[in-house]
Amino acid sequence: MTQDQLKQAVAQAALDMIQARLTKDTVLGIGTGSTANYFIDALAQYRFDFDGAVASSAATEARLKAAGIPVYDLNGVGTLPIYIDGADEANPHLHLIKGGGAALTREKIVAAASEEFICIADSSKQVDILGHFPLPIEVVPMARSYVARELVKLGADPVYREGVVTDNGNCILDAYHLDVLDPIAFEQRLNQIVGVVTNGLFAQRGADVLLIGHPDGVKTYYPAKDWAS
Ligand SMILES: O=C[C@H](O)[C@H](O)[C@H](O)COP(=O)(O)O
Repeated sequence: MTQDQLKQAVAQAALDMIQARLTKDTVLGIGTGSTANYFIDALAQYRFDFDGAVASSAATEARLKAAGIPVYDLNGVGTLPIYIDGADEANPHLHLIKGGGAALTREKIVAAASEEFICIADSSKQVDILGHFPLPIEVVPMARSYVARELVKLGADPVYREGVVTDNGNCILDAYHLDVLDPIAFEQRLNQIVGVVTNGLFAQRGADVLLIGHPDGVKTYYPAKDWAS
């Protein structure tokens, strides 16, 4: 199977997992990226079975609307029952790296406002230690150089993502060459750097369920010490 076929399979598995929970009042949180896009495509056929969705990016909002799914402002709805999104890396504790598509800030907000975070990804995203994928950090533009110097002090090798402006008008630094041994502590440490808007570690609020598309089928994981448990 190709990586796209794995993403499509895991998106369908997520839909199968939540379909029975959809009611006319349900507002879902929907993430950003190619895997989330497959989920939106699959969800479209059930658009009359739930109320609508909160989008984690302008791109997702446009895709939801094109699929005929009403999009709500997060400020106008209460706690969301379910958030569904992809990831760039996941460890066995279901701590994640996200933000490869620069949507990390709104994703983290919608995840925080949701009761359950179902993460969907293909098997290339499974790692034991986070950090092989460069960690995205959204930064207020005037703080870019300062934040980069602070990241170097923490052992990272930051690279400015040229030409990218987030939905919030900020820029992205990608922190290379990290072994994130304590994701919760490192997420907190990065948040203390003045000028950092959001970092792409989703550890304090990681996923509750991880669906992984493997060539031999979709596997379901809950937070654990290692992939075997
Ligand atoms: O900013 C983008 C998001 O965090 C995505 O969820 C992440 O990059 C995974 O994207 P994809 O499903 O395209 O691999």
